[in-house]
Amino acid sequence: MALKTFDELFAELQQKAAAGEPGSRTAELVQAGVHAIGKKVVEEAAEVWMAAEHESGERTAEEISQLLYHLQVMMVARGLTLEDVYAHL
Ligand SMILES: N=c1c2ncn([C@@H]3O[C@H](COP(=O)(O)OP(=O)(O)OP(=O)(O)O)[C@@H](O)[C@H]3O)c2ncn1[C@@H]1O[C@H](COP(=O)(O)O)[C@@H](O)[C@H]1O
Repeated sequence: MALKTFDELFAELQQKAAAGEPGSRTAELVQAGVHAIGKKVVEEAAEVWMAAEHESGERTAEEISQLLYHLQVMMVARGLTLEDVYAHL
């Protein structure tokens, strides 16, 4: 399986949102707006917590990937770049 880095995923999401690509989950979420994306971020964060406490490492990693995806969608929706966030790390 070809692995995708955080930066590569972000570039893909920026491009799909800008193009409003039909069938893209990202484009759909960005169009729905920050309120809808925020709800997904909170939901995925809770799923990370529950998986970490009660499920396997593999399930926890899967939930973390979904949280990271939705955080990136929020960044795209707010017009933020990776550099904007890395500046605070
Ligand atoms: N990494 C992800 C990714 N992680 C999570 N998700 C979405 O988040 C959902 C997980 O949330 P849930 O478990 O709550 O699923 P759900 O119940 O179907 O969600 P709701 O419809 O109820 O909100 C998945 O079903 C996906 O729709 C992702 N969607 C897309 N990507 C990647 O993002 C890129 C662009 O994808 P598209 O924009 O769809 O082309 C591609 O490389 C994809 O692999």
